[in-house]
Amino acid sequence: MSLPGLDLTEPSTETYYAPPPPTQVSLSKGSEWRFEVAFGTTVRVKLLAGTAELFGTELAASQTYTFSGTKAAIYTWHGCTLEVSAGETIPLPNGFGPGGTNGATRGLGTGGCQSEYTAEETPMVEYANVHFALETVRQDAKAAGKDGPRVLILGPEDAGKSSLTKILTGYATKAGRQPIVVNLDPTEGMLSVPGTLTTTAFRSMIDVEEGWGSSPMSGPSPVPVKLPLVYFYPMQSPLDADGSVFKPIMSRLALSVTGRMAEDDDAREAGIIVDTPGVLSQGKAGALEMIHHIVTEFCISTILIIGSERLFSTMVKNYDNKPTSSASAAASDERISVVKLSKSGGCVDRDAAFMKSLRESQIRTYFFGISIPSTASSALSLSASSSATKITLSPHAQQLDFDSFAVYNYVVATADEEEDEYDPSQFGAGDSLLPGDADPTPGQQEDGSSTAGTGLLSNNQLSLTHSSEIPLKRVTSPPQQTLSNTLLAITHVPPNTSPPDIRDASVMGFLYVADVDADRSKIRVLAPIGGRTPARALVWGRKWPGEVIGLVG
Ligand SMILES: Nc1ncnc2c1ncn2[C@@H]1O[C@H](COP(=O)(O)OP(=O)(O)OP(=O)(O)O)[C@@H](O)[C@H]1O
Repeated sequence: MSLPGLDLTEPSTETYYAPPPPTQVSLSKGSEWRFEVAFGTTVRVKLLAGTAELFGTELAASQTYTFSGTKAAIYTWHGCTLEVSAGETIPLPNGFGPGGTNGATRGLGTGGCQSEYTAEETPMVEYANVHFALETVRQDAKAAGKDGPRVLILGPEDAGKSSLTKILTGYATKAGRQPIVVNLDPTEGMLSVPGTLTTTAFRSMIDVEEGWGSSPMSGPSPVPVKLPLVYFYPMQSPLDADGSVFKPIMSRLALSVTGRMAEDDDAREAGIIVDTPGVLSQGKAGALEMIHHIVTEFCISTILIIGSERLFSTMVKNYDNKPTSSASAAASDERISVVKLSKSGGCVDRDAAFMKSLRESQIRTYFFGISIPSTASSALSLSASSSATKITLSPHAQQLDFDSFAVYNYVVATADEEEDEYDPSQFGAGDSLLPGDADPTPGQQEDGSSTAGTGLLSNNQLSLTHSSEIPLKRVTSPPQQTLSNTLLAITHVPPNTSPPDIRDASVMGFLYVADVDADRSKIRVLAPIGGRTPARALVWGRKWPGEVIGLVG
């Protein structure tokens, strides 16, 4: 607003902040610059001289990378100079920052980082040696026509498992390999939203700014798009429901991965890298059994343990030098090796608020694209005219008739809940869990056809569990309070499929429920693409990833 007579302009809050001039950070060889940037603020980093990498992916010279909501490290093998400057704050929908914060706090470090420092001591040489050892196995696999290394990464929360997965993947792709990366951590999505178990063959570089990169999109993208295979697991921990939901989904994923390896020589030689959630490594009941299930299903040949002596000793006792479960193990005498690795001093504990912001940011990115103006993106995007590009997506809002969809919900008690709707007696034979009917006769589909003899349970080794034991319940009317602001996964199976098949189905995409009109049985949803929502079984992410507020106004 202009003040009459004085020709002065009332300063806005943003103009109070005068960004400091860019600062240069010089790194000697073998050191790294660790930095933390809050959500809602951005920091720009440019490589001026030398070579540098972020979790195994090399930075391009003179390219400006923009980071937000990031805790990471830029490492140099030979020495480098970085230029660090403050970027703009990111306006977020409804004025709310992720995690419900109102506005962002700029840190006092260089470029507005919340924390930043240079570290001389890093475990990067150890990690690189692991990569070279895996490369040797890959070369042998190629020469002998065998499977490449199947690596399982274990360790407590925030020990650096995902960072090591990125480093090993980055180095493998740089060496021209195409490793299959598997994310078994539902708390953080890989190329998808949280609450998913995903796998993809990494043929090209990882996105430096976005971590694993965002979900596949049809618009211009700075790095080649990766198409993951996604399964929905709407619970926080693999141990929820005593692992009875996680295990079959993970087995299904493992089957897809081994199928891909059987068909694709490049993937077979490069092998698999499996990232796991920290909860499996913290001595909880059922965790060792779950680890055993993973080791067996993925025919793991190398177990890497970060930051836990206790787990290392247990794993050595259980697996070291034991034959792998691969079909060819007996012939080739392939044995499992268990290796202990140092935890990086840079690993930061991410508190619940940060993790919530991270989840919300992943979901927001899925529907709305990347809101951070990125010069790295613009250099490669089609719209070369602008100096900074946002990859903006426009989700389609639609009103759906709830009754014409089959929405399913997992009703299980999670570790941190005392009581829930879960009542095992509910899942006895003859109750209402069969899809498509509130009170069907056991073995009868809604259309009257019998499930007996369809081979669903007998032919499919992954559907051994009787459908009545699966805590998957059809939601018959839209719950006004709890359905709003949550995700629905669109599976690949028709609405009236049996519960085991719905559980084991991969996911084609997600809907965000913006509004619920329980009286009229209508819901308003956001969909990533336009057109009619396909008639498929939908699975509700009620507990996980749970409620995401402020995605739409
Ligand atoms: N060397 C480092 N310097 C700075 N930050 C780091 C470093 N290594 C890891 N981090 C950060 O520490 C945090 C935890 O690391 P990471 O996600 O790899 O751990 P994790 O074991 O996979 O955790 P979780 O079990 O919760 O998934 C991340 O934000 C990561 O970016």
